[in-house]
Amino acid sequence: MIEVKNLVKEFKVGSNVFKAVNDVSFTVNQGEIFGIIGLSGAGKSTLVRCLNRLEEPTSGTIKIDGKIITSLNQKELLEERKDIGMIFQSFNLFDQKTVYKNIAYPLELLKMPKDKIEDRVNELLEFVDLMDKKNSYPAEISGGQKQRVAIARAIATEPKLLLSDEGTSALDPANTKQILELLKKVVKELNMTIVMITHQMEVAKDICDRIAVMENGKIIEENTVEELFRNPRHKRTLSFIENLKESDDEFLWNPEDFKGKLIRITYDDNTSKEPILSDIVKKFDSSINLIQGKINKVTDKSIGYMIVEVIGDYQELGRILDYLEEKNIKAEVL
Ligand SMILES: Nc1ncnc2c1ncn2[C@@H]1O[C@H](COP(=O)(O)OP(=O)(O)OP(=O)(O)O)[C@@H](O)[C@H]1O
Repeated sequence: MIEVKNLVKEFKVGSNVFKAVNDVSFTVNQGEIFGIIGLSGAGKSTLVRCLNRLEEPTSGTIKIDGKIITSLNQKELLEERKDIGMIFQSFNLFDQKTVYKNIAYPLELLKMPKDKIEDRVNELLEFVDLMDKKNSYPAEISGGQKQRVAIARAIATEPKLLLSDEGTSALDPANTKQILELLKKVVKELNMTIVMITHQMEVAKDICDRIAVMENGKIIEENTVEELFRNPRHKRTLSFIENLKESDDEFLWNPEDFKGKLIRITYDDNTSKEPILSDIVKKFDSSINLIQGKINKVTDKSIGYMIVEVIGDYQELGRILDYLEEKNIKAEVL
């Protein structure tokens, strides 16, 4: 669906040139929710705004649904933008227009007949569950409702791609959840593809199929959500994941304080259903103490870890680690 190759966006800052996006390449498949996560200033907004050329890329190519976006002239670009919807952190609604008029706006631009516009807006109001707010003004509705209006407006012309620039960042957790559910519905029922940027891993893990981690203008790691959680390769990725576990005190454990050895076992949807601990107790001459465990629900899968104390001799510990490796279960001695 999307193919980005060697994308660069430079800004002139005084006499210097600053690369906000620095040689970025990635692909997004049709029907996927692709997340780009990074700290403030990582280059996420610039990257996503390059996709519909709200920012003009300095070099590189962007292909969306077979069209080379980076080669289009202004007229072709305006035409193509009808296929790319966008939502923003600040909703960007017209304050002087009602909810109905906000959603109708892109259809009016297309010069759609009035009765057709009315049918379509009513359909969209049903879809985002806001029929009762049809005649309200943005100032009269909540943040979550504003974003639902913005989503209805963004998908009004039936684009193939929806870009979300921190679409849930201004919302409280309950409204965030509602908007994420709505975005999932957009993909499932309307067969759309979503590229979303966020600085919140709790948002990305709930909704994305794949995540790219961005830092200093570069994509430093990219993977499926499950694999990213199971096996984060970069320190920044790890810190995003660790921030999710704020309530965890995993790292307060000092392995030196234990008689045996502490092992951290990471498990996924398949292995979490296996009786790993009882297997080890049965097969090996060691005692096992469960110290701590946690399961993160990542999209519809369970990814988790447990920390166990193994009391036995070194050779037996080695055999246990070999056994876990054989079963494809990631284990490390702390
Ligand atoms: N028009 C511009 N002129 C100069 N520098 C810019 C411009 N736009 C963005 N930048 C710089 O590019 C870098 C990336 O900005 P960008 O907004 O893409 O980051 P971000 O990851 O989206 O962060 P945030 O979440 O804070 O928006 C920042 O250092 C920013 O200051």
